[in-house]
Amino acid sequence: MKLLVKAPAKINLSLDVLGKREDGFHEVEMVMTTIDLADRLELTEIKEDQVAILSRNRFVPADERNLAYQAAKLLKERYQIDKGVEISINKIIPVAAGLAGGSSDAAATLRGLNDLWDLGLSLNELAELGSEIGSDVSFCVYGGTALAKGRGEKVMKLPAPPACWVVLAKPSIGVSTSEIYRNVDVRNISHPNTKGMIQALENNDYEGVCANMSNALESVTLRMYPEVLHIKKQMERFGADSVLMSGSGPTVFGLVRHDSRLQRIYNGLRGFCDQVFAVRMLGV
Ligand SMILES: C[C@](O)(CO)[C@H](O)COP(=O)(O)OP(=O)(O)OC[C@H]1O[C@@H](n2ccc(N)nc2=O)[C@H](O)[C@@H]1O
Ligand SMILES: Nc1ncnc2c1ncn2[C@@H]1O[C@H](COP(=O)(O)OP(=O)(O)OP(=O)(O)O)[C@@H](O)[C@H]1O
Repeated sequence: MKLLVKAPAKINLSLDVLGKREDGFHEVEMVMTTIDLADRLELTEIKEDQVAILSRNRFVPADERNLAYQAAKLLKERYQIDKGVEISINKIIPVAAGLAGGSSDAAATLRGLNDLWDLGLSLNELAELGSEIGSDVSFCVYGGTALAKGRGEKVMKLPAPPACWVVLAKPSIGVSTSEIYRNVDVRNISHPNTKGMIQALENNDYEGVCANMSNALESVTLRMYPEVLHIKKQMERFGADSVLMSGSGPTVFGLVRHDSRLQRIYNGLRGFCDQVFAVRMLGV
């Protein structure tokens, strides 16, 4: 048996850091949404009782460091599954980009193996398992649009954002999430208006979404990686309606309502940045 699953990237429309926790993680409040930029995973049953990862992308680990591998192992151990699976990852989402690529691969593996192995687990159960792998995995299990709290694992559904384009540009650097969180000064953060963002989503208010886009990690990454600031400024100059860094970076995204402006922004960014994408939000 073989199963194909899609693993979409996420962006953070807002990201607040409320404080440092005793377990070393940070208490966050994030509005996240999935976008139409996705890895494709092929899950194939194999005779040997093992988890095998295949990927042509040299930045994707093919061993136990891979989050999809960890997801399969977790299910096997927790539910005593003595079956093997080969997970082939067609990597489309840039790696270490702030787009939750690895987390989404893990979430897609949980969803896919739940079907392939006929485990009958609910999305809530899969999301809870996902939180053992990484903070973004629970959100990725559900997808759509949500408010994520705690260290990211408490997920509450929100209405889809108003229809628009998302332009993404990733500079040719990878950013370590833990390094960015380590450099956050929790007493000196400018906090997003999370309630304002939620209100804008509830009112399907595009201008409100644009006005409330804010990320408490952005100033840390911009300080450490000036190329991210450069991309942000260029995207604003080319005419995006609102521009923000996603997650811990370094990918910067811009919202664009009108098709006519999209081409200009895309072409302008392509002039100096290799990885540029223009996609829709998935919304729900
Ligand atoms: C930046 C975001 O991607 C925004 O969506 C997430 O907050 C991070 O999610 P993630 O990459 O799934 O994070 P994890 O793999 O769980 O953690 C990576 C590292 O980031 C730091 N971390 C992560 C989440 C969180 N709420 N507080 C933290 O301090 C921890 O140092 C941790 O060791
Ligand atoms: N399936 C996977 N795809 C990509 N990277 C993976 C995967 N599994 C493990 N990794 C490792 O995780 C690291 C971070 O990759 P990932 O693309 O998930 O980062 P990210 O988009 O910044 O995540 P987040 O937004 O959740 O912080 C990579 O450097 C890579 O070594």
